[in-house]
Amino acid sequence: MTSKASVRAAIQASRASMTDEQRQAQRAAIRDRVLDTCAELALPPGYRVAAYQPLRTEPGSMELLAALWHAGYQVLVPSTLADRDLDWVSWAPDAHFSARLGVDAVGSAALVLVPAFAVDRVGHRLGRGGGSYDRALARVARGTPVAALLYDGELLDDVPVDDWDRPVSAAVQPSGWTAVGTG
Ligand SMILES: Nc1nc2c(c(=O)[nH]1)N(C=O)[C@@H](CNc1ccc(C(=O)N[C@@H](CCC(=O)O)C(=O)O)cc1)CN2
Ligand SMILES: Nc1ncnc2c1ncn2[C@@H]1O[C@H](COP(=O)(O)OP(=O)(O)OP(=O)(O)O)[C@@H](O)[C@H]1O
Repeated sequence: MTSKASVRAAIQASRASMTDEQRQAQRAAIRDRVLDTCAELALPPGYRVAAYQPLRTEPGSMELLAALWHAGYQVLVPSTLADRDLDWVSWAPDAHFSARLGVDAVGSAALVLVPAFAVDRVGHRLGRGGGSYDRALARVARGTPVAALLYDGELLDDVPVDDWDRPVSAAVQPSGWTAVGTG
Protein backbone atom coordinates (compact mmCIF):
# COMPACT_ATOMS: atom_id res chain seq x y z
CA MET A 1 0.00 0.00 0.00
CA THR A 2 1.27 3.44 -0.87
CA SER A 3 0.38 5.84 1.89
CA LYS A 4 -0.17 9.54 1.34
CA ALA A 5 2.66 10.24 3.79
CA SER A 6 5.23 8.26 1.82
CA VAL A 7 4.33 9.91 -1.51
CA ARG A 8 4.46 13.34 0.17
CA ALA A 9 7.88 12.57 1.63
CA ALA A 10 9.25 11.32 -1.69
CA ILE A 11 8.11 14.41 -3.59
CA GLN A 12 9.22 16.78 -0.85
CA ALA A 13 12.69 15.17 -1.02
CA SER A 14 12.77 15.38 -4.79
CA ARG A 15 11.82 19.09 -4.68
CA ALA A 16 14.47 19.74 -2.05
CA SER A 17 17.10 18.10 -4.24
CA MET A 18 16.45 20.42 -7.20
CA THR A 19 18.96 23.21 -7.69
CA ASP A 20 17.76 26.81 -7.41
CA GLU A 21 18.34 27.12 -11.16
CA GLN A 22 16.16 24.09 -11.92
CA ARG A 23 13.38 25.38 -9.68
CA GLN A 24 13.63 28.85 -11.15
CA ALA A 25 13.43 27.57 -14.73
CA GLN A 26 10.44 25.32 -14.05
CA ARG A 27 8.61 27.99 -12.07
CA ALA A 28 9.09 30.48 -14.93
CA ALA A 29 7.78 27.96 -17.46
CA ILE A 30 4.75 27.20 -15.26
CA ARG A 31 4.05 30.93 -14.98
CA ASP A 32 4.10 31.22 -18.78
CA ARG A 33 1.82 28.18 -19.21
CA VAL A 34 -0.71 29.66 -16.75
CA LEU A 35 -0.76 32.92 -18.71
CA ASP A 36 -1.19 30.96 -21.97
CA THR A 37 -4.16 29.25 -20.36
CA CYS A 38 -5.77 32.53 -19.30
CA ALA A 39 -5.46 33.67 -22.91
CA GLU A 40 -6.89 30.39 -24.27
CA LEU A 41 -9.80 30.51 -21.83
CA ALA A 42 -10.31 34.13 -23.00
CA LEU A 43 -10.50 35.06 -19.33
CA PRO A 44 -11.23 38.81 -19.31
CA PRO A 45 -9.21 41.20 -17.14
CA GLY A 46 -11.02 41.96 -13.89
CA TYR A 47 -11.99 38.33 -13.33
CA ARG A 48 -10.77 36.62 -10.19
CA VAL A 49 -8.00 34.03 -10.21
CA ALA A 50 -7.36 32.15 -6.96
CA ALA A 51 -3.70 31.24 -6.49
CA TYR A 52 -1.24 30.90 -3.61
CA GLN A 53 2.01 32.27 -2.22
CA PRO A 54 4.51 29.43 -2.60
CA LEU A 55 6.30 27.81 0.29
CA ARG A 56 10.04 27.32 -0.15
CA THR A 57 10.17 24.65 -2.86
CA GLU A 58 6.65 24.71 -4.29
CA PRO A 59 6.10 25.18 -8.02
CA GLY A 60 4.22 28.48 -7.77
CA SER A 61 5.93 31.85 -7.62
CA MET A 62 5.46 35.45 -6.60
CA GLU A 63 6.30 36.22 -10.23
CA LEU A 64 3.22 34.23 -11.25
CA LEU A 65 1.02 36.25 -8.87
CA ALA A 66 2.55 39.48 -10.21
CA ALA A 67 2.06 38.41 -13.84
CA LEU A 68 -1.61 37.60 -13.20
CA TRP A 69 -2.05 40.94 -11.43
CA HIS A 70 -0.34 42.85 -14.26
CA ALA A 71 -2.59 41.04 -16.77
CA GLY A 72 -5.50 42.70 -14.94
CA TYR A 73 -6.87 39.83 -12.88
CA GLN A 74 -7.92 40.13 -9.26
CA VAL A 75 -5.60 37.67 -7.55
CA LEU A 76 -6.92 35.89 -4.45
CA VAL A 77 -4.60 34.05 -2.08
CA PRO A 78 -5.56 31.89 0.88
CA SER A 79 -5.16 32.81 4.52
CA THR A 80 -5.31 29.72 6.72
CA LEU A 81 -7.80 29.82 9.59
CA ALA A 82 -7.29 28.15 12.97
CA ASP A 83 -9.23 25.05 11.87
CA ARG A 84 -7.17 24.97 8.60
CA ASP A 85 -10.11 26.11 6.49
CA LEU A 86 -9.17 28.83 3.99
CA ASP A 87 -10.19 32.48 4.04
CA TRP A 88 -9.19 34.53 0.96
CA VAL A 89 -7.55 37.91 0.54
CA SER A 90 -6.92 40.04 -2.51
CA TRP A 91 -3.19 40.12 -3.43
CA ALA A 92 -1.30 43.01 -5.05
CA PRO A 93 2.48 43.45 -5.55
CA ASP A 94 2.92 46.22 -3.01
CA ALA A 95 0.05 45.59 -0.59
CA HIS A 96 0.84 44.29 2.87
CA PHE A 97 -2.66 44.17 4.29
CA SER A 98 -5.89 43.29 2.67
CA ALA A 99 -9.43 42.68 3.80
CA ARG A 100 -10.56 39.13 4.32
CA LEU A 101 -13.10 38.22 1.67
CA GLY A 102 -14.47 35.16 3.47
CA VAL A 103 -14.29 31.41 2.89
CA ASP A 104 -16.82 31.54 0.05
CA ALA A 105 -14.79 34.03 -2.05
CA VAL A 106 -13.05 31.17 -3.85
CA GLY A 107 -16.46 30.45 -5.38
CA SER A 108 -16.21 33.69 -7.37
CA ALA A 109 -12.91 32.75 -9.02
CA ALA A 110 -12.95 31.98 -12.76
CA LEU A 111 -9.76 29.92 -12.43
CA VAL A 112 -8.39 28.23 -9.31
CA LEU A 113 -4.69 27.35 -9.05
CA VAL A 114 -3.88 25.01 -6.19
CA PRO A 115 -0.72 23.69 -4.54
CA ALA A 116 -0.17 19.94 -4.61
CA PHE A 117 2.59 17.38 -4.25
CA ALA A 118 1.12 15.24 -6.99
CA VAL A 119 -1.97 14.66 -9.13
CA ASP A 120 -3.02 11.57 -11.04
CA ARG A 121 -4.79 11.06 -14.38
CA VAL A 122 -8.23 10.93 -12.82
CA GLY A 123 -7.65 14.18 -10.95
CA HIS A 124 -6.85 12.94 -7.46
CA ARG A 125 -4.74 15.55 -5.68
CA LEU A 126 -2.24 14.99 -2.90
CA GLY A 127 -1.86 18.05 -0.68
CA ARG A 128 -0.07 18.81 2.60
CA GLY A 129 -2.57 16.91 4.70
CA GLY A 130 -4.53 19.72 6.36
CA GLY A 131 -7.65 19.12 4.29
CA SER A 132 -7.73 22.88 3.57
CA TYR A 133 -8.29 22.52 -0.15
CA ASP A 134 -10.78 19.69 0.29
CA ARG A 135 -12.95 22.24 2.05
CA ALA A 136 -12.17 25.18 -0.27
CA LEU A 137 -12.71 23.22 -3.48
CA ALA A 138 -16.19 22.22 -2.30
CA ARG A 139 -17.10 25.93 -2.68
CA VAL A 140 -15.81 26.33 -6.24
CA ALA A 141 -18.53 26.78 -8.84
CA ARG A 142 -19.24 23.72 -10.99
CA GLY A 143 -17.30 23.81 -14.24
CA THR A 144 -14.64 26.23 -12.98
CA PRO A 145 -11.18 25.01 -14.00
CA VAL A 146 -9.12 23.91 -10.98
CA ALA A 147 -5.46 23.38 -11.84
CA ALA A 148 -2.69 22.03 -9.64
CA LEU A 149 0.79 23.45 -10.32
CA LEU A 150 3.37 20.66 -10.58
CA TYR A 151 7.00 20.20 -11.53
CA ASP A 152 7.92 17.68 -14.23
CA GLY A 153 7.41 14.11 -13.03
CA GLU A 154 4.70 14.92 -10.48
CA LEU A 155 1.73 13.89 -12.65
CA LEU A 156 1.49 10.28 -11.49
CA ASP A 157 -0.43 7.20 -12.65
CA ASP A 158 -2.01 6.77 -9.26
CA VAL A 159 -2.28 8.95 -6.14
CA PRO A 160 -3.65 7.55 -2.84
CA VAL A 161 -7.12 8.91 -2.20
CA ASP A 162 -9.66 9.24 0.63
CA ASP A 163 -13.44 9.75 0.49
CA TRP A 164 -13.19 13.45 1.26
CA ASP A 165 -10.63 14.34 -1.43
CA ARG A 166 -11.80 16.87 -4.00
CA PRO A 167 -10.53 16.32 -7.54
CA VAL A 168 -8.79 18.87 -9.75
CA SER A 169 -9.48 19.23 -13.47
CA ALA A 170 -5.96 19.92 -14.70
CA ALA A 171 -2.26 19.96 -13.96
CA VAL A 172 0.01 22.79 -15.11
CA GLN A 173 3.63 21.76 -15.59
CA PRO A 174 6.55 23.39 -17.42
CA SER A 175 5.50 21.39 -20.50
CA GLY A 176 1.95 22.70 -20.40
CA TRP A 177 -1.63 22.18 -19.30
CA THR A 178 -2.93 18.59 -18.98
CA ALA A 179 -6.63 17.97 -18.45
CA VAL A 180 -7.18 15.20 -15.89
CA GLY A 181 -10.26 13.33 -14.71
CA THR A 182 -13.32 14.66 -16.45
CA GLY A 183 -11.64 18.07 -16.87
N1 LIG B 1 1.72 27.80 -0.61
C1 LIG B 1 0.78 27.12 0.02
N2 LIG B 1 -0.15 27.79 0.69
C2 LIG B 1 -1.10 27.10 1.37
C3 LIG B 1 -1.11 25.69 1.39
C4 LIG B 1 -0.10 25.01 0.65
O1 LIG B 1 -0.04 23.78 0.56
N3 LIG B 1 0.81 25.77 -0.02
N4 LIG B 1 -2.08 25.04 2.11
C5 LIG B 1 -2.56 23.76 1.79
O2 LIG B 1 -3.40 23.22 2.43
C6 LIG B 1 -2.70 25.79 3.21
C7 LIG B 1 -1.74 25.93 4.37
N5 LIG B 1 -1.34 24.66 4.89
C8 LIG B 1 -0.09 24.34 5.32
C9 LIG B 1 0.11 23.10 5.87
C10 LIG B 1 1.37 22.73 6.32
C11 LIG B 1 2.43 23.59 6.21
C12 LIG B 1 3.79 23.15 6.66
O3 LIG B 1 3.96 22.02 7.05
N6 LIG B 1 4.81 24.00 6.57
C13 LIG B 1 6.17 23.63 6.88
C14 LIG B 1 7.15 24.17 5.84
C15 LIG B 1 6.95 23.47 4.53
C16 LIG B 1 7.93 23.92 3.44
O4 LIG B 1 8.59 24.94 3.53
O5 LIG B 1 7.99 23.22 2.41
C17 LIG B 1 6.53 24.16 8.25
O6 LIG B 1 5.85 25.09 8.70
O7 LIG B 1 7.47 23.61 8.85
C18 LIG B 1 2.23 24.83 5.63
C19 LIG B 1 0.98 25.21 5.19
C20 LIG B 1 -3.10 27.13 2.68
N7 LIG B 1 -2.00 27.80 2.06
N1 LIG C 1 -14.69 19.07 4.53
C1 LIG C 1 -13.85 18.83 5.54
N2 LIG C 1 -14.04 19.38 6.75
C2 LIG C 1 -13.19 19.15 7.76
N3 LIG C 1 -12.11 18.38 7.67
C3 LIG C 1 -11.85 17.79 6.51
C4 LIG C 1 -12.69 17.99 5.36
N4 LIG C 1 -12.18 17.30 4.32
C5 LIG C 1 -11.08 16.68 4.80
N5 LIG C 1 -10.86 16.95 6.09
C6 LIG C 1 -9.78 16.44 6.95
O1 LIG C 1 -8.53 16.90 6.48
C7 LIG C 1 -7.51 15.94 6.80
C8 LIG C 1 -6.45 15.84 5.75
O2 LIG C 1 -6.93 15.38 4.52
P1 LIG C 1 -5.92 15.05 3.32
O3 LIG C 1 -4.78 14.23 3.79
O4 LIG C 1 -6.74 14.55 2.17
O5 LIG C 1 -5.35 16.53 3.02
P2 LIG C 1 -4.85 17.18 1.66
O6 LIG C 1 -5.95 17.33 0.70
O7 LIG C 1 -3.66 16.41 1.23
O8 LIG C 1 -4.37 18.61 2.26
P3 LIG C 1 -4.58 20.14 1.77
O9 LIG C 1 -5.92 20.23 1.10
O10 LIG C 1 -4.53 20.93 3.03
O11 LIG C 1 -3.47 20.45 0.87
C9 LIG C 1 -8.23 14.64 7.10
O12 LIG C 1 -8.01 14.35 8.45
C10 LIG C 1 -9.70 14.93 6.86
O13 LIG C 1 -10.51 14.34 7.81
